Amino acid sequence: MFLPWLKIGGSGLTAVVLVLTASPKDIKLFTPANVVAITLASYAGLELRKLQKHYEDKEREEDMLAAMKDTQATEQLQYLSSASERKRLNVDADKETERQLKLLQQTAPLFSEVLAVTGQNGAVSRMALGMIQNGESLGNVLLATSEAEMQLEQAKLQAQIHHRQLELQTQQVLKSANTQEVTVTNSIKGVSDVAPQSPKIEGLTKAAKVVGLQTQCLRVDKAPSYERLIFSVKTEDFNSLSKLKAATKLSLGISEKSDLPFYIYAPEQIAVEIPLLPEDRTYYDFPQRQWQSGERLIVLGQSLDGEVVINLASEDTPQLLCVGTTGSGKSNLFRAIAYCLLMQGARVDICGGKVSDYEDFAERFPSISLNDMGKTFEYVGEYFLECDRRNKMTKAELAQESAWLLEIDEYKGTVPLDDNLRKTYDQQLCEVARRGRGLKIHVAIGLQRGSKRSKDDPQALPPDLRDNLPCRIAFRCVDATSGRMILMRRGEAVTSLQGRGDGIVQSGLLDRRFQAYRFETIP
Ligand SMILES: Nc1ncnc2c1ncn2[C@@H]1O[C@H](COP(=O)(O)OP(=O)(O)OP(=O)(O)O)[C@@H](O)[C@H]1O
Repeated sequence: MFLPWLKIGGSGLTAVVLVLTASPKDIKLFTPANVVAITLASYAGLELRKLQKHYEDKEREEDMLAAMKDTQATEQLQYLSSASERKRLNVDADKETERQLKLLQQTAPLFSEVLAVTGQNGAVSRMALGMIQNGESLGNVLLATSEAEMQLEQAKLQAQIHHRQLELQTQQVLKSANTQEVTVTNSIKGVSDVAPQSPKIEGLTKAAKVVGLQTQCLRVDKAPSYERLIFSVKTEDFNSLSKLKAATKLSLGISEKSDLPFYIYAPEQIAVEIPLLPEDRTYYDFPQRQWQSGERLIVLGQSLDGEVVINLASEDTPQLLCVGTTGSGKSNLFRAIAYCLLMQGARVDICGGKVSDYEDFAERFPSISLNDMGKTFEYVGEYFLECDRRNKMTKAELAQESAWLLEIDEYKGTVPLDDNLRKTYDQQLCEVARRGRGLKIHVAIGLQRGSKRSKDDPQALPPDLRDNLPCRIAFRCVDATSGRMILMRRGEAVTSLQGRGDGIVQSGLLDRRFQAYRFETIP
């Protein structure tokens, strides 16, 4: 900056000197000296103007830089303050979760205990608690709870109707026998209706005495794999019911690990399902029946209320999830399911499990395919594309299509270990289950045990797939966790099942214990 100032100063000074020293008398020098002085002064003026511009630019630049710095600082400040706000919110949320967990831990046993003994909806609340503890979403818990409550109400209503019918029948019998009219109440009369010498009844009565309860056996229903004892219980102390269950298990010699289904049957009546000895059980062979082409019925077996049939065309039972330990009767049921669908004209693809179980099917049914477990991925892909194809059809066109059923037994073994393949497999299978229900495309998935998908168990069933398999069938499982994962209510009951086709089916309002039909040879 020094040089411009030097130039300006030099030229200005020279101009002044020239003006002052040029004498007007010496005209020859005076005029050129003044011209040079004016030129130098103009030059100094121009330089001064340039310098002024330079300083103005510099000042503007500094202003701009200062403004930019200010904006950046404001942005950084905003960012920092929102980051600290987020952190604060996260810390608050963590604290809230921790508080809720603590509360749940403290209240869960109490909650379970209290609800178990407060009578009519103890089982429902226990189920809800079990689901919450298993990480089920609150929405699902509420749905399942309301469903279970509806069922309970229905059961109570049915029981009341049944009881009323019994009263009427007894009155009629007594009238016709010309004897004095008596009413069947929940009194000692009930005991005389059933075999008093039954060790099961004696066991339960003894257990009731031990916990200080008065009970009378009102009825015994014989199911294929268990006996259902209906007892009257009158108590103000509901705590005694859980004690009665524990005492009954002891007196009947039922191990700690097995559940003894014990539930409210009607007001002041409880039902107990006591397993039959293997030699006392009733097995049924798969029956001969007339099939209608185009229907999608699956005939499961026999229950206390008669034959149990599910319809894949129904909203509640389009896709199946079945769990059962080895020997429980899962493969037998899967054979029966394949047979039912084939007899109604469906295409059936068997993947996973023991394909050799279906050798006899291949000769009889051209629309069955038997595949190695490794091929499941390909079949899921084909079903996925078929869903796409059918999705574009009109109702009339869809009606012409035959039903498809993909059976994946031993599901775990079919899940790819490679992360990318597994992602595709999960996504496609879930889509098939979700969209297939309206497109006559069905899946039946079999598991040895129910476990949660996690990093340690990447081949377990993902929750979104499970949610899209609404019809649940459970056979005997060694631990209650599997039951709770699969069944929507009374999951513990799986440990009370006796194996060899003794099962529970649940879907929508359907909740039935049944004995599956034995499927040894194709009928
Ligand atoms: N509904 C049934 N009625 C009578 N017996 C049955 C029934 N289901 C299965 N069984 C018998 O129980 C045994 C085991 O059946 P199944 O093979 O179906 O069990 P699983 O659960 O598939 O076991 P695995 O995984 O070892 O094959 C067989 O001997 C079979 O005959």
